[in-house]
Amino acid sequence: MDLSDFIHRPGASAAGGASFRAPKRVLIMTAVEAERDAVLRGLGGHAHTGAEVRLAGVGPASAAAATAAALARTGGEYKLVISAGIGGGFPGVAEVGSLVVASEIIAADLGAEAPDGFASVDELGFGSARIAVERGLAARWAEALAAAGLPAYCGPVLTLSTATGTAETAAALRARFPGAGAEAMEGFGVAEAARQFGLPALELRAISNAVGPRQRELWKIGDALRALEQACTILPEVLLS
Ligand SMILES: O=C(O)c1cccc(C(=O)CC[C@H]2O[C@@H](n3cnc4c(=O)[nH]cnc43)[C@H](O)[C@@H]2O)c1
Repeated sequence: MDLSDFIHRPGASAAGGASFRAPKRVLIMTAVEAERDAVLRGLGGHAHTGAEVRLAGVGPASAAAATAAALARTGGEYKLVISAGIGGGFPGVAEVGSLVVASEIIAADLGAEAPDGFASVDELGFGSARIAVERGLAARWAEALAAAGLPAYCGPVLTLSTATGTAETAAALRARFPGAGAEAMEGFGVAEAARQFGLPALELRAISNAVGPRQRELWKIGDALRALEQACTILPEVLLS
């Protein structure tokens, strides 16, 4: 895949010579407006990346529907889909204020509970709870973040319909998904819509809180939104690399 294809050069034209490229765009989905605004501040507007930032709503169902609707409306214009926003970080792996770029997007609660444990849809034979990301691009984004002095981890990001609120659930998730960096509520929905349109996906989470006992008063949303903004300032150069 030629990643420079993601870059939209609005000034380029056929008359400008062989470097002409038709606009090809990146769709970035955030759950809420505060996240969308942070992404837009980081990108400094749309023009130089061709990125479009849209609201997904909260949760995987809304995210999948909103992403699919956006992709259907534009008839093949997008070449990459990114789920971006704040998220919970697994302590010791991704601390508050740091960034997690997904190496894989996993629907952690998609399956069946049983007395002897959890069975994923993969084990049940109903498809897969895991979606691969554009791996090289994810690794390069994490490397570029670290090079810019931003703490960043590249590892699995979990999608859950219910945010974790107890130490027991956090421990169970760690055991089922070793190396998981973060959890959030939209990534799998965004990525599943992208997959059904034949498009690669990425997920970026800026950590606002620890995965574990719910303590909403400790969430550092401002810090996470600033980290999200900084991560998006680097995105254009990552797409070009
Ligand atoms: O109150 C605010 O100002 C505010 C600003 C930006 C975002 C929010 C949200 O509450 C967004 C909800 C969104 O956050 C993700 N999230 C964050 N932490 C977790 C978590 O520990 N487990 C699961 N999801 C988390 C999630 O993707 C939600 O959609 C508020």
